[in-house]
This record gives sequence, C-alpha cells and structure tokens, in this order.
Amino acid sequence: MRATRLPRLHVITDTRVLDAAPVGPLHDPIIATEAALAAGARLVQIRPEDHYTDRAAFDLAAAIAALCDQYGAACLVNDRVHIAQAVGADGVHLGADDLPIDAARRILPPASIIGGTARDPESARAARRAGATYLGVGPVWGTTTKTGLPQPIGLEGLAAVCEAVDLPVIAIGGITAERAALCRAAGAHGVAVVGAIAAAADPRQATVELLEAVGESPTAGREDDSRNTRTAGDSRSERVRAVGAGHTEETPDTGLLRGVGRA
Ligand SMILES: Cc1ncc(COP(=O)(O)OP(=O)(O)O)c(N)n1
Ligand SMILES: Cc1ncsc1CCOP(=O)(O)O
Ligand SMILES: [Mg+2]
Repeated sequence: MRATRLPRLHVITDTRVLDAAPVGPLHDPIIATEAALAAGARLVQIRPEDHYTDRAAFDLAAAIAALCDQYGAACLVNDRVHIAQAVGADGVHLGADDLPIDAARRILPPASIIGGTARDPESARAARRAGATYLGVGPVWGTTTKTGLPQPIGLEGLAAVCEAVDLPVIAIGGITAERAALCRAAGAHGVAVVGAIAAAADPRQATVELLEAVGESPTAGREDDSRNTRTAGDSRSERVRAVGAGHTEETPDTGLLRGVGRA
C-alpha cells in the first residue's frame, strides 16, 4: 500500500495572460510544473483560466497529467469536472461558482479527491457535508494572481477554519515558504501556491523550499519511496485508491469514502 496522506504542497498552474514581460524565466505552465515535479512536488492542480477554451484546457491537462504520471504525483483539475474525467485526473477543486461538490461526487470515480473552497467555519462545514476530501482556505494573504477576491482572512481566519472541521486544510493566497510554515503552525495540513513557484526565478529551488517549509522535504524519508518512481503497472487510478485509503469516514448515502487523514 502506498502513501495515504494528502500531499502538503499543492502546486497550481499559472495560466495568466501577461501584458508585460514574463513574471519568471520559466513562466510556462508545463515547464514550471515539470520543475516542481522534479523537485519533489507530489500534487499539481491544473487551473486553466477562463480564456482557455475547453480544447486548450484539455491539451494542458493531458500534458500535465502525463507529467504527473511520470513523476508519480497526484493531479487535480480546477473547476472543469469534465476535463478531469477526460484526462483521468485524481480529482478536482471546486468553489462557490463551480459544480456543487456533491454533484461532482456523483459523477467522478468513487475515490476521487474533491477539494472545496472555504473562507470561514460555516462554508467549511458545508463543504464537508457535501463530501469534500479537503478544503482550500483563503485568501490568507493578499495575492496578485487572482482579482476580485474578498479581504484576506489572515492566520486567525485560517486557524478558525482548521478548528471547525476535521478535514485537511490547504491554505491559499500569498503563500511563500516563510508563510507556509506559519500556516502549518496555525493548523493547516498544507498550502497551495501559484506565484511562489510559477513566478520564481528558480521554480525548482522554490519548490524545495516550500516542501521543506511544510515538512515534506524531498530529501527526508518518505512514507513510501516508490511513490516517485514510475513502475510497471502504475496508473493514476491506482494512486487514487492509495490516497483514498487514508479516508476516515464513509458517507452513508453513497458509500463513498471521504476525509483524507490530517496527520
Ligand atoms: C487549493 C485551492 N483552494 C482554493 C482555490 C480557489 O477555488 P475557487 O474559489 O473556485 O476559485 P478559482 O480557483 O476557481 O478561481 C483553489 N483553486 N485551490
Ligand atoms: C486561486 C486563488 N484563490 C484564492 S487566492 C488564489 C490565488 C493564489 O495565488 P498565489 O499563490 O500566487 O497568491
Ligand atoms: Mg473555481
């Protein structure tokens, strides 16, 4: 049996259209993702923004899912559940404007990872009831990556959500390596980043620093060293089942497992 824990570092692709010069030397979602995977990242969230047609989103997702397979990492798709299905992703991340979590649960494979956005204890509890595997909580700090967000909730707001629900909390919004450690201290299971890797001068080194900050150093002993080695018979669905094995609760109505362990 492989690792049962939700990875603590979620690397989110940066698909912004940039008016000026690229924000980093490797500002290409596929190149930056490969650098992060090579550094030891174990979960990528593919986040094609609205200017991506479904075809462009599919092409990006298929390329990144293949890279994730190669490195033995999990891969989630933001918003577009049908793209996740089409590329056989490990799951999705859904927010208030997306397909409801319980609806996605009904159509995705049983062990799928489904993240839900929450900003406060009430929305966190609702996402849990709907069947979320983990919560993406933020913005904890201000971010230049996404516009139109509400005021940052700060470490206090993050801690309040962590207290309220027994689900892994992934902090998002303005995360740096230094802040990632603060999020962990506030009770978060891990962090999600866009700019800290995609806009870094050296995305690979930035990933190493973030992994260390969340206690998932690529050089430290892994729960399962085979996770980063592609082996014969390896498939994304096998990895989904492995992550799902850490789930703690069975939803009575669907028999689906949810609640990847926080430890
Ligand atoms: C880990 C994580 N947390 C939060 C979000 C934000 O999701 P959402 O609120 O649906 O906003 P968009 O990302 O879709 O613009 C996320 N993607 N990942
Ligand atoms: C999608 C999203 N939702 C809340 S903050 C955010 C963007 C986070 O990007 P960054 O890590 O660059 O601050
Ligand atoms: Mg969304």
